[in-house]
Amino acid sequence: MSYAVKECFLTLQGEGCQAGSRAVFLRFAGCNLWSGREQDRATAQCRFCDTDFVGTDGAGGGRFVDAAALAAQVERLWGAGTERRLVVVTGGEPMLQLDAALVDALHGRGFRVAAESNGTLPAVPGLDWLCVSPKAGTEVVQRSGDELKLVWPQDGIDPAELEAWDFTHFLVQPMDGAGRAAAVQAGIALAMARPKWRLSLQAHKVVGLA
Ligand SMILES: C[S@@+](CC[C@H](N)C(=O)[O-])C[C@H]1O[C@@H](n2cnc3c(N)ncnc32)[C@H](O)[C@@H]1O
Ligand SMILES: Nc1nc2[nH]cc(C(=O)O)c2c(=O)[nH]1
Ligand code: SF4
Ligand SMILES: [Mg+2]
Repeated sequence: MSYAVKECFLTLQGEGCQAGSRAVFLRFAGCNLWSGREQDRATAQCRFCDTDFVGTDGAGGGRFVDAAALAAQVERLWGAGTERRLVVVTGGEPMLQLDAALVDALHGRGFRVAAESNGTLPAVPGLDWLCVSPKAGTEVVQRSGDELKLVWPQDGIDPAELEAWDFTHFLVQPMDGAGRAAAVQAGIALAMARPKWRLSLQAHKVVGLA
């Protein structure tokens, strides 16, 4: 299978339990909850997205003919070392494209494979780390994984109900955008009220990393 990649770059993971870790980010083009066009945002299923995932024109992006070609791109961006190789597969929605062949090819080059998903599609087997971030009004079928990352506040989501899902870590991440200051206070309030939840700040935005 070929892959449509928006961008691929080396940075530090900014979010969740692995924040601060060196990682290659592999951002697939396309999402099932929003077209990515601003004129469609108000009517999309997910309306707060902070990411451009349209097309294949970003740094390190393009169309890759097969899993081997894309894994080679990830390895090239990581560079020489073989220690603690980590790739974070995101998007857009990665489960539209991420498949066993690509997971195997990345494993073959010594990478731990992490993914960030909205949970509306089943996760591909074999991941080393799965982050699911539920969106209000959508049917989340992937209710197990390593971390559940709730962008907050979101009308129509009850954190108490999410606590029954099968995740090791529960993160609350303030929604970036016009209401960011209030969202940070709401995130703090949730983590203070419910000890299962930890605050995830988007550290890459604070320090100016991609
Ligand atoms: C751009 S999404 C791509 C992966 C996948 N589509 C998803 O939604 O999980 C990556 C992460 O950014 C989060 N995110 C998107 N927009 C955000 C915003 N405005 N503020 C905080 N987090 C946001 C998502 O919830 C998700 O955890
Ligand atoms: N540094 C950095 N960390 C991230 N963690 C999740 C991201 C994403 O867009 O999926 C992201 C991102 O875009 N950049
Ligand atoms: S599901 Fe993820 S990629 Fe899709 S619009 Fe929402 S935050 Fe953006
Ligand atoms: Mg991002």
